[in-house]
Amino acid sequence: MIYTVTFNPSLDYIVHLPTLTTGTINRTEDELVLAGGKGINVSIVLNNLGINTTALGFIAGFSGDEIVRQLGEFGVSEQFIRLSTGLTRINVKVKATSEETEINGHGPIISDDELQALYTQLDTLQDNDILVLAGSIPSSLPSDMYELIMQRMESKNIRIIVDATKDLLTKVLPYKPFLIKPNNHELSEIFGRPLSTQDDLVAAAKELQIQGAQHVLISMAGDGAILISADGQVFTSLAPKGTLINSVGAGDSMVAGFITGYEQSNGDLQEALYWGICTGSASAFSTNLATKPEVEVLLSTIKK
Ligand SMILES: Nc1ncnc2c1ncn2[C@@H]1O[C@H](COP(=O)(O)OP(=O)(O)O)[C@@H](O)[C@H]1O
Ligand SMILES: O=P(O)(O)OC[C@H]1O[C@](O)(COP(=O)(O)O)[C@@H](O)[C@@H]1O
Repeated sequence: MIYTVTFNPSLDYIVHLPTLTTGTINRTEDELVLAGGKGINVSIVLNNLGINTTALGFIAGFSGDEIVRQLGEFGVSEQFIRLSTGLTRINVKVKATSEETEINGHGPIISDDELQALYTQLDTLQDNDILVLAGSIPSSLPSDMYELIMQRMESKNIRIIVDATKDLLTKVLPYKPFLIKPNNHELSEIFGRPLSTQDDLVAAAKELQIQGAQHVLISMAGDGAILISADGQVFTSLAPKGTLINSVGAGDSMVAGFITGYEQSNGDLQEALYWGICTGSASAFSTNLATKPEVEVLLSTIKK
């Protein structure tokens, strides 16, 4: 079974407008309210690609209810823990013609008992399960949260995928995550210097592998991605061409596509990379997250 954990789900309020001007009233051209948060997006896309998952994490308030409702419509299984107070955040994504601005909330308070309830769920995972730990942690929790979970899972043969930034990511490396997926900007942020060439990015990924990461998938938005495998091979692919419509969730879609390609091909990493890229791009080229037919169209063009 594949489990995703989203500590900090969100309702994504995505608006388009020609230009964003601060200090005045802006009017939108259109608006969308979509269930989001990184693990949830991974679950939605895996479900679209025909793979069942269970979405775990914490929800609260009316925004949490709406996420549960949307997941129900998709047919995604969830076992969220409902927080006794607070509100699942509403993240604002302003898509103007020339630039994108995002405001991500810090999320509700999670109590010790509520955290314990998640641990109880995680303790039921079994050998050969896949666990996706993705996204930020509400500010009430320590930044070694993912590390604590991986420590707890250490005695089991579970492949753990981590999509997180800064300390949340670097602290899990000694626990040998199966896959990490930083984007090129997040990688530069970790190393505190610009990483502008492919050689720079590969060298940085190899540093993370020395610290324990297995496969490192570096996404580069419209420029595609680089995969540095656990045994040091480098695979690259450009992204397919298309019209950018909504890049929210492109990275999460890439993680879902990678898992799908990897599982379907019995671990062929080039195939997994193609699936990852085409699933990310299929989400970027559509209003909603990628569907299987959209991914298949892109796969047929990228492999030519
Ligand atoms: N503008 C784009 N054009 C084509 N593909 C894109 C675009 N933006 C994202 N993608 C696809 O989605 C993947 C992940 O996007 P990226 O923006 O790097 O991730 P994140 O959302 O984690 O920052 C890319 O590797 C690419 O395949
Ligand atoms: O947990 P974080 O890092 O604040 O990110 C949450 C946001 O990331 C998303 O999951 C999208 O992520 P990507 O665009 O990186 O795939 C949104 O749905 C959500 O608003």
